[in-house]
Amino acid sequence: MAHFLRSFTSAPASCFIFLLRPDSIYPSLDLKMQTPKAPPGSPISTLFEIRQTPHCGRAVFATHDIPADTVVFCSDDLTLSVLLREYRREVCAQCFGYEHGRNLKISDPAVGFAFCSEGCQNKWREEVGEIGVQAWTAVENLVRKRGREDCEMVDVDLPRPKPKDITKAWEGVAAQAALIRVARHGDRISEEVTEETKVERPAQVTKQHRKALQRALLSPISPDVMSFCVSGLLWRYSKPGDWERVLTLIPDTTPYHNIADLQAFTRSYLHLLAVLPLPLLDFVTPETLFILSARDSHNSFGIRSLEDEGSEFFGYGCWPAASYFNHSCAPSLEKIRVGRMWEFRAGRDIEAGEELSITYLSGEERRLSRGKRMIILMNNWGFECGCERCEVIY
Ligand SMILES: C[S@@+](CC[C@H](N)C(=O)[O-])C[C@H]1O[C@@H](n2cnc3c(N)ncnc32)[C@H](O)[C@@H]1O
Repeated sequence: MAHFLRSFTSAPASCFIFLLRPDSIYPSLDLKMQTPKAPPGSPISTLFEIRQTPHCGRAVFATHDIPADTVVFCSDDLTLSVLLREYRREVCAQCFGYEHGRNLKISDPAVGFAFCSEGCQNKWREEVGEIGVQAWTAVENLVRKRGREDCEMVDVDLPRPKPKDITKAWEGVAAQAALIRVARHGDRISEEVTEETKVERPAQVTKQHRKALQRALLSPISPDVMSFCVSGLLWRYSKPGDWERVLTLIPDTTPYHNIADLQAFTRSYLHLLAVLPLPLLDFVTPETLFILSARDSHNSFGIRSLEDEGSEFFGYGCWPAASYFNHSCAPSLEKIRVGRMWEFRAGRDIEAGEELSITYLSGEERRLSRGKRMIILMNNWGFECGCERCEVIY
């Protein structure tokens, strides 16, 4: 077990945080005070720790020698996920099981998902709760009414909206959103006022409010964007104490791919205000939806098929604890999806002090030249790769 002994001295000089040895020149200092508090939701293990780096934000470093094939961490903290509509019949909404493109045994048309077993269906219903089932049913009803013709194709060559464009777009729907809220909440207040309760006067729901709601329902829908939002909103609603886990993730201040993508979000905001169950409406705000996009952008993992180097892209999801591993074009860890969980395994022997890294590239992309990998990482993740393989140019 000697190789598992902690070796502070082998930590790279690039680290911002200098760990003190108990026998250092500061023996009287409380060591606990030197250890930064782990960010909420970050991965915790005796095998590694998280430290700040000069160029790649926070990163995970081995605190012991780790033999090849060791399971270093498992992340089962899925917060929000999107199962693309085209895969909804073939991929289990609970465990992401896939049977080579065959339709799954159990389909739940009310909520628009399919499951590989009754166990998965029950677990899914239990996890989303009653409000979750109502929310997915409301979205599914809207999508079914509108058909598929509104699912727009996005021109990938359009420029990325800047922060001022983003603010303007959200401000542009604020007035309509306020009218829709009155239309929805007004109904609720009217229902609550009875002879016995005599709470408040019902809000004045006028034709203008109802028209704003109808107009929202008639605008083009983006089912996958709505699913993204619903999944994040439900998570926020059902686990309010865990919101910090998302907030501590590295944000992208320009998370929308192009103006069409941004508009799909602002329209989906209005759609959701118009159809989601009332208990969720307080969470349906531009702030929450923007935070979800900003954190998703640089932190989500693709949910892919487990065969053929993941050639089928089912959707994506955000597992906060898994988001602390940086990318390397020669990673020290392998990440393997096991159902709804990610397993991180040492891909080779790792020495104490080495960074624990994964690859953000798909199978084929890993074999590309340095220049092509750099372009993909910049376009998809917004960073210039500073990994060792790129430094030595191969
Ligand atoms: C999933 S997060 C990884 C954790 C992140 N470093 C943090 O502080 O939360 C992805 C972000 O980390 C940074 N990053 C990850 N790998 C990198 C690399 N090889 N070179 C430069 N930056 C990297 C980029 O800012 C990227 O958008």
